[in-house]
Amino acid sequence: MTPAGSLLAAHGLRKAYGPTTALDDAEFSIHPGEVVAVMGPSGSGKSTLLHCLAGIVRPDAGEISYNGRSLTSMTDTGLSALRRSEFGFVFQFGQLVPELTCVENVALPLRLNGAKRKDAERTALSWMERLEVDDVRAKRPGEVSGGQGQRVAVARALATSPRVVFADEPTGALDSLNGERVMELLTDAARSTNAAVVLVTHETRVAAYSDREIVVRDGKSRDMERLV
Ligand SMILES: Nc1ncnc2c1ncn2[C@@H]1O[C@H](COP(=O)(O)OP(=O)(O)OP(=O)(O)O)[C@@H](O)[C@H]1O
Repeated sequence: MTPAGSLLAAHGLRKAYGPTTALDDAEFSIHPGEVVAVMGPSGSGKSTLLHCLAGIVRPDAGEISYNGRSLTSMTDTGLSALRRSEFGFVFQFGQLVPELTCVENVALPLRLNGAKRKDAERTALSWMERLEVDDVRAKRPGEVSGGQGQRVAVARALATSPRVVFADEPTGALDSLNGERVMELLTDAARSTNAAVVLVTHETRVAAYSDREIVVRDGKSRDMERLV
């Protein structure tokens, strides 16, 4: 059931939290280098879908395949290794480590993957230059603006050269100018490295940066192209 050439695909996903159905027969697929926006009203299941696709939440039923492997039958250890090496994450509030400088934050996933400090910080800095935040390298997250912090978070997500970047409302806490700049930099960087981006947003202005839109309603997801 995996669409031909897709990197990450889900079929028949169901997830309930007690009496609340978050996902109800959701479908998803994304190709390498593709940016897909997951849209829909509040509470429709967008974040739950992203968390299942990223191997953070296990669905109650359904199948998820990543690069020919079944995510749903992987152990927790396998999933966390996969997340560390192949996936990058950007959340609404950057979630940077407050005690570390910005460059140390960007270098952190590389260090966790075994890179030496100097090498990790060199790579981190080159990503910070690309995201136009190298000037805040020595500052701590509490000392930078929201837009700068979010760009540092994008640099951190891309530093390990992930094959999929999961972005959950990455511009939700930013004004529209800063939000557009973050989206521009995120999608340019992802396209240049052929990383796929799963972008959860409820803003059409943000979804405009995607190649394709999927709408989630009451836990069911549908490709926009098939709706119109
Ligand atoms: N950990 C949880 N425990 C209980 N219920 C949850 C949990 N996570 C999500 N839900 C419920 O599942 C449904 C889908 O939530 P989800 O966060 O996926 O929606 P969303 O579309 O991302 O919403 P929003 O746009 O407001 O962030 C909602 O009814 C929510 O209250």
